[in-house]
Amino acid sequence: MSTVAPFLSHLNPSQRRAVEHFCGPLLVVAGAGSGKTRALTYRVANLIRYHHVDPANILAVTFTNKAAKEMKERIERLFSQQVAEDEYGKPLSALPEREQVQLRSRVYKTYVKDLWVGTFHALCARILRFDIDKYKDDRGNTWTKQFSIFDESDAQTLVKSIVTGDLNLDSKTFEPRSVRYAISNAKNRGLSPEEFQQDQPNYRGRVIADVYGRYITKLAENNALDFDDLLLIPVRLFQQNESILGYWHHRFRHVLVDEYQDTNRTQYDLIRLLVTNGEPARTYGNWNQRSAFVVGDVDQSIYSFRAADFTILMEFQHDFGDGLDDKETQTLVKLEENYRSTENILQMANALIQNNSQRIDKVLRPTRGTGESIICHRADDEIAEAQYVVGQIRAMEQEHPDLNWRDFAILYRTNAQSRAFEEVLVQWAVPYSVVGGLRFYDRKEVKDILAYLRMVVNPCDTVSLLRIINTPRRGIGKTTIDRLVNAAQELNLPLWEVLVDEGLVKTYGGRSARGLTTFAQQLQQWQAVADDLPASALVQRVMEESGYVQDLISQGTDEADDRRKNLDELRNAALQFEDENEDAGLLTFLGSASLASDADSKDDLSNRVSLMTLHSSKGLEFPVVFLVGLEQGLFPNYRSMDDPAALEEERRLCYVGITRAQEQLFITHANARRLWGSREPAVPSLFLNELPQELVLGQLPHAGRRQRPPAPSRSAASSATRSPKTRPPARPAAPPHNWQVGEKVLHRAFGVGQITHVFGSGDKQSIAVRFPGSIGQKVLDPKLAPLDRLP
Ligand SMILES: Nc1ncnc2c1ncn2[C@@H]1O[C@H](COP(=O)(O)OP(=O)(O)OP(=O)(O)O)[C@@H](O)[C@H]1O
Ligand SMILES: [Mg+2]
Repeated sequence: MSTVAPFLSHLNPSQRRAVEHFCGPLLVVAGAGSGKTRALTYRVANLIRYHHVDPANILAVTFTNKAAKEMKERIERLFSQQVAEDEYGKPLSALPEREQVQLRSRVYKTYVKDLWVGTFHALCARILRFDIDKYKDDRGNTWTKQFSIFDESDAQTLVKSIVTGDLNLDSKTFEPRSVRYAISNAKNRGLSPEEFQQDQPNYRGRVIADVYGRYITKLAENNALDFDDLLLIPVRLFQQNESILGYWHHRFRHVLVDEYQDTNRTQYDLIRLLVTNGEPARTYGNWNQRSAFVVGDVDQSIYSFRAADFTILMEFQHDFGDGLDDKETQTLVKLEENYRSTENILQMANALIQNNSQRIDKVLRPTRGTGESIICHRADDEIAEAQYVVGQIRAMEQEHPDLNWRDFAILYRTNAQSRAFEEVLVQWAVPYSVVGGLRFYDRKEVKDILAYLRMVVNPCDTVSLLRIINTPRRGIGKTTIDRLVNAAQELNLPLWEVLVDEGLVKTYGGRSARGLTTFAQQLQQWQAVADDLPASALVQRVMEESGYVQDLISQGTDEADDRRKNLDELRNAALQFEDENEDAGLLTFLGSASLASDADSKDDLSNRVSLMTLHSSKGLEFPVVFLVGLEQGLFPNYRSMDDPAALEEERRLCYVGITRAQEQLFITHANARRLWGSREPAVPSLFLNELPQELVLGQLPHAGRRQRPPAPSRSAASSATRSPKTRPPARPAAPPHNWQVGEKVLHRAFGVGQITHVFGSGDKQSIAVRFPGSIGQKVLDPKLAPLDRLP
């Protein structure tokens, strides 16, 4: 191309090389915040706009559904700008509003609609909606296109019904969650129940193998797949059926994958099959008009517990580049500039990750100023830690007009840590959302209505049927249900078939026979109209006609009221889904509800502080980040402490956390913590020891040593005004400071305040400080209060 496309001017030369890459394999490796995701997005746009690739020929795999949505929006914006410039010779914003809307909708239809962008799970589910009816597993099980997707709790329900129902075992000994975990592991290792059983020396293992076999059969009987199947079945189907693989291979000429370091073997197999049409790695060289483009960072590989394997990334050039003459240079782009974080934050991240042995050293140059020092704070316990963090957030939000609640993130190692923060946030009325807490779609009432809807499209889904058969209560007791389930088993029919047979219902339904028939008829009515109604209308009808909403109204409690609001929200979600998707039938809506992931709930529109685990924070960025709970056993997690490889993964997780911060990073730890029930003294994380003191405001502790309570010294205050570079690591005792009215101070719990009065003098001085909001004015002894002076 002779001229640079205007939108490519937003990229540096290496990014541009990656974006302009057309055919063949390309690996982009680079550190955090170097614009990998940006390059991937721009490349999709470039393929369509400048290489005239049909959007339907592009498959882009993102890490979350939210990232997928953002990518589509970004591409639509990029194109709308471009088209406005090309056709009208002016920027989009200069057009009248109506024309803007029309242009954007045209752009969406032409360039965005047919793109396949999404997570591995979402994309696989889509492929299976086309082709699952051509698949048969090695036990002869088959599925139809109306399959249900069982989330973890559905899968555990099924396991539990096998353990306690079919096998009559104790669910304490065979805890459904751990049995399900073992099954999932076996599945992902490609083991059939029989193969799995051969490995098991003891009784427990053999029972799990038995449950595993029954679990597969039951899933198929329910016409359902679990999350593992969503990935495994397409791979098996492609291996089984050349012509189906050929179709998808032909269709997806350009395959792009973000966060490639976190792919596992199954996902790798899928990509490989699609790209090479199943030809052996070493002979594949047919790159005519097609590409495989992956981006990643080995230092951010944090999912080995889900079988992700970063050697897959390291082998990319070998695996995909073999048909090329000069694969070393043709297949690799490195990005070396970081656009996200200040220099201090970046240096901090680099210093930490240097301690890992399993890595390839790389360059990451800052492009932004030095920035603020990193603030390290030690609190007495988890409540004091939360008070400090929330105090800082409140103070900064008040102080800086350009900082909003959404600009702050609190990142922790384990979900349990959110509780203390939530309490303090509620107390101080700071809006927040816990990303990856109970998902919207996991709430009871939402799951209930979704179960109705699943029965509408997939009547074999007995797990859903049992969930709603007596919800709301319609007088169908447990004994009746057990009788019906047994009858279904004996007759070898799905439970639904029994329900729609009036004779069977009369025989087995006892006194509930009428209620059962009415219930079945109602479901049949919805089934009859399901194809003709939009998802939102069905949601509405089901909510009302099932009596579910009426039941909540008659309960009249606040809780019931909340549940009703959630159901309204479910209808809104369906409406929004219809707005955003061409193919917005009930089936696709249900699929998207099952696959909504943790990080998707971080909604940009809501102005809230984000709380999330470090795992959920991948790929995101925030102006101000609080990395909390840096204590041995917590972070690094106790399970990793005797395992060098696991410890390196924890360190990568810490690297991910640090590199989420754009402007300011806080790191906190506590002297004692109540976690998992008991209050224990805490030892500072060894990671703290690996951070350079000269970048930090506040004394870093020495790892492995228990801390004394924080000394109420004023020396930290005086050092706060010095530049980080010149500050000596050990601080001499400072002379007492003469406090002045009007001076600003930073209090560890209350945040930034201003001195309004000074009482007494010398050693006997005390001060009154006004803190923002409801904290108000406090009189403090500056010798004891944890105060820092601010410039
Ligand atoms: N050439 C550039 N000029 C200016 N800003 C850029 C450039 N490239 C990327 N950015 C910005 O830098 C930030 C980080 O980019 P991006 O999220 O794409 O990085 P990443 O490498 O994917 O990070 P991570 O490893 O955390 O996923 C974003 O805010 C992005 O808009
Ligand atoms: Mg990224």
